[in-house]
Amino acid sequence: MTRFSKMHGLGNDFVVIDAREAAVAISAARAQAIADRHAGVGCDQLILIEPSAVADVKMRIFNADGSEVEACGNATRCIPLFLGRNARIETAAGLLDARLTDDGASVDMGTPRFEWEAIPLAYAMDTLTMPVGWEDLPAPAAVNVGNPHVIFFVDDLDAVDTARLGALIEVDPLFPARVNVNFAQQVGDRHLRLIVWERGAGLTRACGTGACATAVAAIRRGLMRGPVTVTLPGGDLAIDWAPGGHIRMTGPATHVFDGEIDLDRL
Ligand SMILES: N[C@@H](CCC[C@H](N)C(=O)O)C(=O)O
Repeated sequence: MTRFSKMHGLGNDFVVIDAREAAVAISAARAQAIADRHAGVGCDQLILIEPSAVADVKMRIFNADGSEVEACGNATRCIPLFLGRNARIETAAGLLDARLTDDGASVDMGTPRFEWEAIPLAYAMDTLTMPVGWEDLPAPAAVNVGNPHVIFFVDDLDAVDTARLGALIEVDPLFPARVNVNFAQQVGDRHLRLIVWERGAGLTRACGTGACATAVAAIRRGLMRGPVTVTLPGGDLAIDWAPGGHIRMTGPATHVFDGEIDLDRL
């Protein structure tokens, strides 16, 4: 039997498996089976904690569809709670420092990258064929915070069919590695509402990296200055960033229960 913890950050939920003492083999099919909300434990992401030669732990992230990805902001806040102490975490996106707060953690998420902004820019300049189904959306911003995000700033978030457009845009040929799709509305001087269609998981109650990417895009467009409150369906995250600097994300993390699973019977 394999022990796991069920955790979440603002309702973005995780099955966390500690593989520091004994290796746990995770294939795409096994990750999918664990994430299945009917036949498995159920989660948006499976998180595997492994030993690290360069940090306190290494974190591997598998989306509910089984794809292994580089970054997960909400899970990064859960790790210090899981360990019971501040931690330096090795990820495929780099080393992240996470420190415990009263209700969760505060994480240095590193520096954003903008090198593939050329893609949406080309779209904005009409140098590409308008992708089918995107007609009603404004030109997006693109920000990589370890994983890839596109961000659409809209006037009325409630009027956007986030499920239809998110599913369409995630797999648009513009994004060969697929993409996380963020729909944001500015609701104050330093306040955004955000709904995220996550690559490999669909609509989630919260996406930490999506909140980081969206706040960065809003600051870069001159819409606001940090710190920014990002209100997601699951609650609020505080994101601070200034051009040239590191992103700091602060918000809750929750341990729900522990369990055991027979991985061979999934
Ligand atoms: N929920 C996460 C993001 C998880 C990975 C993402 N779906 C991807 O494929 O890049 C977060 O809190 O950041």
